[in-house]
Amino acid sequence: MKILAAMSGGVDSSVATALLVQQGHEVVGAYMKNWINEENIVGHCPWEEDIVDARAVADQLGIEFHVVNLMREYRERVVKYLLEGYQDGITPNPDVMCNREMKFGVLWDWAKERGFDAIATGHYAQKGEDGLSILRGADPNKDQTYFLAMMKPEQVRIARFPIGHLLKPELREEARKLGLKTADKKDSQGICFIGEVKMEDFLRTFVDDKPGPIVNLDGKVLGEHRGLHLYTLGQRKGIGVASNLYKQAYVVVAKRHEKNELVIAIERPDTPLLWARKCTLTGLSTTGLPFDAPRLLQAQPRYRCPAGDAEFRPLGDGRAELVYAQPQRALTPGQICALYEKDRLLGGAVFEHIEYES
Ligand SMILES: Nc1ncnc2c1ncn2[C@@H]1O[C@H](COP(=O)(O)OP(=O)(O)OP(=O)(O)O)[C@@H](O)[C@H]1O
Repeated sequence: MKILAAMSGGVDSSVATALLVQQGHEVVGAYMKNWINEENIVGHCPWEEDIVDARAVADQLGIEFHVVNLMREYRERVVKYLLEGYQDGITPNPDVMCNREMKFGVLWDWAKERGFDAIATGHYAQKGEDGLSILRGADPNKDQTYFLAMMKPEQVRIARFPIGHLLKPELREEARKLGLKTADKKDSQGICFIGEVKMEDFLRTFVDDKPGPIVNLDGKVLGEHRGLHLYTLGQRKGIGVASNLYKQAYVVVAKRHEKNELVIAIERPDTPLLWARKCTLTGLSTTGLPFDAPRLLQAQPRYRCPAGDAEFRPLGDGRAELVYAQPQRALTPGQICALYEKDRLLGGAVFEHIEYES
């Protein structure tokens, strides 16, 4: 089998590539150049280092290596979605879109044209025995299936996740045993492909500040914000308003776009507007067979958050209603809701309207 290994220069994709070579596949490595900090406007971006590391690992493994330039496609498919989302007042998820549009989208097109049968990444995810479904990664701390929720069935079919059965410490151990250059490299953070750039710095470069009042639930002005797009529902750090109550912090509970107001409240188990059980989803996408009948499932509202039991009712046109068994904290319009049946990823959708409890 001829497999293209998507190599980011990190330890996970290094080990993924090494395992494929060990398994006897014909493997070629590729680094996707998606976003270059040409103007040096958004801080340090270690992409050059990443290419050097990815190439070094490919050399160690004795495989061919390519740098594939997909900067134009990245701007068109991911950066545009990201900036439009923020301008429309929702919270987009570029990491999820990267997987569907870039790694398993344009990079796969590139691979297909060159006769590859599959594309592999260093995601902590596993394939089901049928080869047509995605299961959570074996390491519960690292599981990355949330980011794969919007993948299409034909993308799932050609995807390979060679490290999904490993725990992170086992993976590091394997990398050391193989003497890979990236064995002790620290894990990447920040927006997918943009590098070690914080979302806030990125946004401040591309979206103008739009200051407005910070108010409490009674409408009293407590301070000034720099632009609603720079805050997320449920956020506690960096609001800039100190609570003088011991061990009680302010949390963002609403963004009122009409008035450009950021609403904050002291976080308690019953803080109004912070919790919701009912919502609608849009842009429903399934990783396998479409599901168009009401059903019970588990719905994960963000990365590193447990999936909650929910009733799912399709409304047609890619929309659905979701009713959680337990109230969920800070559900956010624009964010991705990953849908599971136990450990099996069914698909994903975008949070649309949320009925916050007052
Ligand atoms: N620029 C890139 N070029 C090629 N593949 C990439 C690139 N960025 C990410 N990937 C692929 O997507 C996977 C998941 O990306 P993510 O950014 O979440 O990295 P990660 O989990 O830190 O993994 P790694 O340690 O391999 O960087 C990577 O393991 C890699 O296979």
